Amino acid sequence: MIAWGKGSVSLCAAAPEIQPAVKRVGYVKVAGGDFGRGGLRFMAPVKSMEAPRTVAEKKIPEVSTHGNSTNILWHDCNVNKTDRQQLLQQKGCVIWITGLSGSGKSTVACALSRSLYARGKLAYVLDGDNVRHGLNSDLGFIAEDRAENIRRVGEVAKLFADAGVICIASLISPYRRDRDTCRSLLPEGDFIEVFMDVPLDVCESRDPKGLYKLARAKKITGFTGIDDPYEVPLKAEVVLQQKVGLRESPADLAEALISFLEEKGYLVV
Ligand SMILES: Nc1ncnc2c1ncn2[C@@H]1O[C@H](COP(=O)(O)OS(=O)(=O)O)[C@@H](OP(=O)(O)O)[C@H]1O
Ligand SMILES: Nc1ncnc2c1ncn2[C@@H]1O[C@H](COP(=O)(O)OP(=O)(O)O)[C@@H](O)[C@H]1O
Repeated sequence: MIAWGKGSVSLCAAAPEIQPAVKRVGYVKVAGGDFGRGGLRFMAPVKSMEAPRTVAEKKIPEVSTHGNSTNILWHDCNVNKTDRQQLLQQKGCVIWITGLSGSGKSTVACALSRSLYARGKLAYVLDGDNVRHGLNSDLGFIAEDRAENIRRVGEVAKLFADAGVICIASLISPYRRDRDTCRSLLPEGDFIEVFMDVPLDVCESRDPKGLYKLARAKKITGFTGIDDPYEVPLKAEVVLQQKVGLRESPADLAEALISFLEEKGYLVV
């Protein structure tokens, strides 16, 4: 049995029945108790979001089940998002840049980050290529892996926004459903979808990594835009176009995004 720190570690009622669950899930923390101060209790697993129960005259807060995480209880901190936004003098949000490979996602993400920095605003870029070097290095490019890639980045972006940071996620994110799922994680307005509306032939002519060439030669399969789908956004907050003859510099595109953020009040509290 786990004894974490000092003080009492107690079992709730019906201990024999919950023994297997205890072995499986370890412990849950009951509100009001801190590690080492005797506030840990073992609890029987309950179904998702059951009404609060009373055991031995004590109100037991709601525990819930998310995916394979059972008996989990949200722990609130006494410094919240509003406090952090006040500190940073900005509002946390997610700017989700989607588009084909070579459409300029990373370039505009970095230009925006730089421009915000120059204004004293804190941004952080989550770039598909970069995140795949670490957190998502176990994922490939089949649809399921792309979905998981987007899901993880969406969850991380949500944490950044909660930290008060302007989080810029730049990923191909080819599927509407995956992008919409990320949108649904954020409060209304805080997920800003930016579509890099750049035709395939322009992206292909840029081909900075030589990947289109490899995809055309069938040395890479499942390449977005060649033999894998890209679903154009239907409700993007901002569309950045790069058509032939239209020469908007990355700095111009970043300025368009800055104007959007200013207009929506994200750069003040
Ligand atoms: N099959 C295939 N399809 C598309 N892209 C490929 C593929 N294989 C490797 N790459 C490189 O991976 C980068 C895209 O990663 P993402 O995480 O943004 O992709 S996704 O959102 O999961 O679809 C992408 O980077 P960008 O060019 O910056 O978009 C490519 O360099
Ligand atoms: N606004 C732009 N105008 C002209 N070229 C651009 C622009 N934005 C990016 N590029 C160029 O296009 C290529 C792809 O840009 P990148 O940001 O890597 O795209 P992505 O991240 O979507 O793959 C790079 O060579 C970059 O210098």
